Amino acid sequence: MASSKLFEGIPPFPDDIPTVSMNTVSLAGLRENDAKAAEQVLAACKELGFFFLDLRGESMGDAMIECIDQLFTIGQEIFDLPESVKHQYLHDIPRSFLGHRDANQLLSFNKKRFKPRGAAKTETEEPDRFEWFNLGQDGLMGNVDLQALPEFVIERIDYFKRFLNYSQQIATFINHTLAKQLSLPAETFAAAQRPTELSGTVVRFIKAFASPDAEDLRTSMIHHTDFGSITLLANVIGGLQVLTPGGSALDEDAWRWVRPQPGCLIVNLGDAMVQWTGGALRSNVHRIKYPPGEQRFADRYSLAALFRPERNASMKPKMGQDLAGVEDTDLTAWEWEVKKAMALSRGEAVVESKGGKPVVV
Ligand SMILES: O=C(O)CCC(=O)C(=O)O
Ligand SMILES: [Fe+2]
Repeated sequence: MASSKLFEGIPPFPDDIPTVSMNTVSLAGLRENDAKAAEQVLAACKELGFFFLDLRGESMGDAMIECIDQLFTIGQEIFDLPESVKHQYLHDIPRSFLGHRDANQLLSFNKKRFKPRGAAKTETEEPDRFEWFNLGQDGLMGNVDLQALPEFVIERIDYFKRFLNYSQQIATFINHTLAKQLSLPAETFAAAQRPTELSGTVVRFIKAFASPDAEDLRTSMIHHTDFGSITLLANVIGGLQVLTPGGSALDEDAWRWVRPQPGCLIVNLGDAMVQWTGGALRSNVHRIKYPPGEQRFADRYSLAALFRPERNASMKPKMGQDLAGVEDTDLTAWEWEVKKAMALSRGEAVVESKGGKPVVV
């Protein structure tokens, strides 16, 4: 994530709250095909579906840290744009999910940019407490025309392109490592996520609002698993929580805080990796609560690259002989995502961690 610079001058993350224990893998190790790093990635992706990736001391990693530092400033300024400007570029999930049950409408939500605070609900049916701003990979790569964006963003678009480029390289290392560790051809996962092909991949900024009052001590972003393949996340202030494997989302004791680490990205797998591996890899439920301790008085910003399979990729598992019980093997990624989005919008989908089964090679 960001350099230690951004961690200076913020209130401390408390020492007396339950945190999740996560493997830390170094980007240098991953890049050099270090056997121990590769084993750690596989173990983390099977057991928890989350790990820290330490970018420090690796040339691309150090350049990415600098880029993230700059984007954290830019991201704050984007959320500070006048409401009248942000309203010209609204994200319309609720209307497209609930109003038009039309696949094109659903897909188009990735092309939309600002989600205002309160547009969705938390588990208590109360309004959420965050805004987000999404930029699609397709526009940044030139696969389609760049979406209409505020002038302020256009002027800084190269920062987003650089962040996306670094993120793509890292996702490719992880995809290669996982495939090889699972005794599959190295390109197995990467070949279904080529950045030059249309997909729902986005760069996302999130602003979760400060929680100064007692009534704010509740969920900011509802618990979920990510739809896609790999998510890279940069956090400075706490607030992210991971559900303990085997725990229930309704049990507050089953949640563990993630302590953000300077120079480290948080990596987590999404549902597509579970589907492709017949359940061997894990996508774990997580949510944004409120920043813990004294941190709750600050607005919390995060930056993510959320990778999705290319639209036409097959969602048939790429390993495991027994497809009995695996659903949607005949769908393309796009059909699969639309189906999942519809089920979620109708309240039919159960949000639960998936995968982490014993590997059948
Ligand atoms: O901001 C965070 O820490 C988590 C965001 C997240 O889970 C998401 O955007 O899917
Ligand atoms: Fe997420």
